Amino acid sequence: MNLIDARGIDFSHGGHRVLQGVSLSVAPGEIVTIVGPNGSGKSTLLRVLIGALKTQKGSVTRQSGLRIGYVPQKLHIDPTLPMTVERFLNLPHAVAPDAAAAALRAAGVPGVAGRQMSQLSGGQFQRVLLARAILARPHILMLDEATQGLDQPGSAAFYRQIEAVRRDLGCAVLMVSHELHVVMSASDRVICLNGHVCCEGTPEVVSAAPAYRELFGTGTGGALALYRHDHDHGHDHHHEAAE
Ligand SMILES: Nc1ncnc2c1ncn2[C@@H]1O[C@H](COP(=O)(O)OP(=O)(O)OP(=O)(O)O)[C@@H](O)[C@H]1O
Repeated sequence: MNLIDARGIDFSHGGHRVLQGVSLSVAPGEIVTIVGPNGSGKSTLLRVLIGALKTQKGSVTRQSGLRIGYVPQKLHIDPTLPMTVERFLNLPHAVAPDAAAAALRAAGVPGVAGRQMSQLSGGQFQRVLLARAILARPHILMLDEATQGLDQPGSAAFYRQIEAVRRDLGCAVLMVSHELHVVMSASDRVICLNGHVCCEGTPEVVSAAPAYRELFGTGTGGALALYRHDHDHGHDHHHEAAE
């Protein structure tokens, strides 16, 4: 039984079609990564899956009682507003101090509870967001570009933390990332999105798939090619990794 099943999702922002015929599912405990160029609909898809956006066509089925821990792409907190980490973790619901401390430990930032949010490093801030997601005791963690702004060692460390959290909680992980070389190896399954699902499968299968190579190139150059991508991928044909 899958935690989430999405079938044939279409979504437009205004008149602009962002997702077309997207299907994906996540099973308990697996790590699934969505990769795709800027503007390919990754954040939109996550927001459809959590129910923040309503799909215009297709269906999203969540296992009944499913708890989702969501780590957003960015969260702006007014730096002039004093707010300790502990206070932040108590929004919007109060949590027991030991639950907050346990979540911070699991997220790899024990001992920051008394610090000001505005004084955390980028990596610590993301881990506090992760701690907040952990407090939901999620069946699935969803992370949207959670390592944006972190340097490469910082993001590699963050992904190792995610794997540790997955082991501890036994939850599934669905994440969006640009860092193909880092996330590919950590994922059970990779979905390459460009408005539609271009290809999907194990990291080995996807990185060898023609549609993936067309989008990202190969090797380390591939990660860079991501930022320069300007190929308007056709939506009237699907490349399947299995072909
Ligand atoms: N609230 C919105 N209103 C109008 N258009 C939007 C909105 N949010 C996103 N879009 C547009 O939808 C498209 C997909 O955006 P989305 O953020 O889902 O892509 P993404 O793959 O997550 O991109 P990135 O890698 O740059 O974060 C983009 O063209 C974007 O401009």
